[in-house]
Amino acid sequence: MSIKADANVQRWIATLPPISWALRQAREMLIGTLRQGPIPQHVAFEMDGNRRFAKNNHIETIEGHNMGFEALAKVLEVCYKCGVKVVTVYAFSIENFNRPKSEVSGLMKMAKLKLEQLCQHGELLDRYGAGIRVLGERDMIPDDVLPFVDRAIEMTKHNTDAVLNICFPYTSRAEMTAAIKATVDEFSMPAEPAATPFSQARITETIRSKQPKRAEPSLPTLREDSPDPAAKSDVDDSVSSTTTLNPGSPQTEAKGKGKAMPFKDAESITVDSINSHMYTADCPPLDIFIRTSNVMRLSDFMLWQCHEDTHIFFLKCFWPEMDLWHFIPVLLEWQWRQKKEREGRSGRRLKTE
Ligand SMILES: CC(C)=CCC/C(C)=C/CC/C(C)=C/COP(=O)(O)OP(=O)(O)O
Repeated sequence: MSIKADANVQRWIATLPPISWALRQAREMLIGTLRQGPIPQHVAFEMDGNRRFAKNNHIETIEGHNMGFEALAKVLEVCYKCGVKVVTVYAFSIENFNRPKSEVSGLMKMAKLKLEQLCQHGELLDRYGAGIRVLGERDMIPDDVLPFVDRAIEMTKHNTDAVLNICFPYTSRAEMTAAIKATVDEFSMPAEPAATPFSQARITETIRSKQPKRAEPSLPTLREDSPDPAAKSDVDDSVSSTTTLNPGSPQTEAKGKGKAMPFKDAESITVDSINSHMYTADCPPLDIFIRTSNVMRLSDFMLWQCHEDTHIFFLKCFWPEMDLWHFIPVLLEWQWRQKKEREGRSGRRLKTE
């Protein structure tokens, strides 16, 4: 029997009332049990192996992608039911534009259809209060697909219980490049003067106001004629008029013309400054990264978001085979590791006390 016919028979059996009731009960019980433990807040899926699945099962490539979407819908339901807040999926890499034209147009057609379907009233995202975000190179999205993307975002924008990040078309390197450019832009703009009570100028002012008038100039490094205007101005201390930028940068030019403008100090760029320009800036840290199809690479996905506590799982199944039964062992393993880490931490604390 072909895989498609096989899947149809399975689906038919599962819809028989007593069977579907029993399956639903078993699933609910299992999810209820899992919810007793810690739940990852952010899970990413690299949905790999649609074409190999299609080839192995003698079906069209696009049918493999279609079955991949069905697997995605099932997995999303399990995640949201368990209490995962953010799911990020790699739906289309920038590199995927190099695939045969017919496959790219088939994937785009599928994206239009599925985006429309996903956000309908009463459908998956509506039921779990999940909002769609599309992350990636917006200007690479074909003109006929863009309205579907925008409509899906608009229709789900009031859903605030959970998030579905669809990376489309995306690569981490492109995301990081854009974030670094945005950070450079941010630090190349004259900084807003921040009248904080702790600025150097404000402190000086306060000290001076408490000293007798004739004591002046008692603070030689901060004289009125100080060559460094930042010393006079009431600006935030993270702002500097000294430069680490190349000659010709807006900062040096501003200084050269004699009207030194305070710029944010590039030395004060932190991980958070760059992170604030990532697509996932307001998402919780990535807890679990899953890639299917037995390929053990990240392939330019979530390179920034994978941090020291992200647990990476490579599964053997092809993405269209992904379901509750493949996801649960991952979740259990993660919960187990969390328990071990917590025990390790409290053991270390006890030793130091
Ligand atoms: C809402 C929305 C747009 C959903 C997207 C649905 C979906 C499952 C997209 C994945 C497409 C894709 C390129 C998968 C990778 O498998 P592959 O084709 O690289 O398979 P292979 O590794 O066997 O070649």
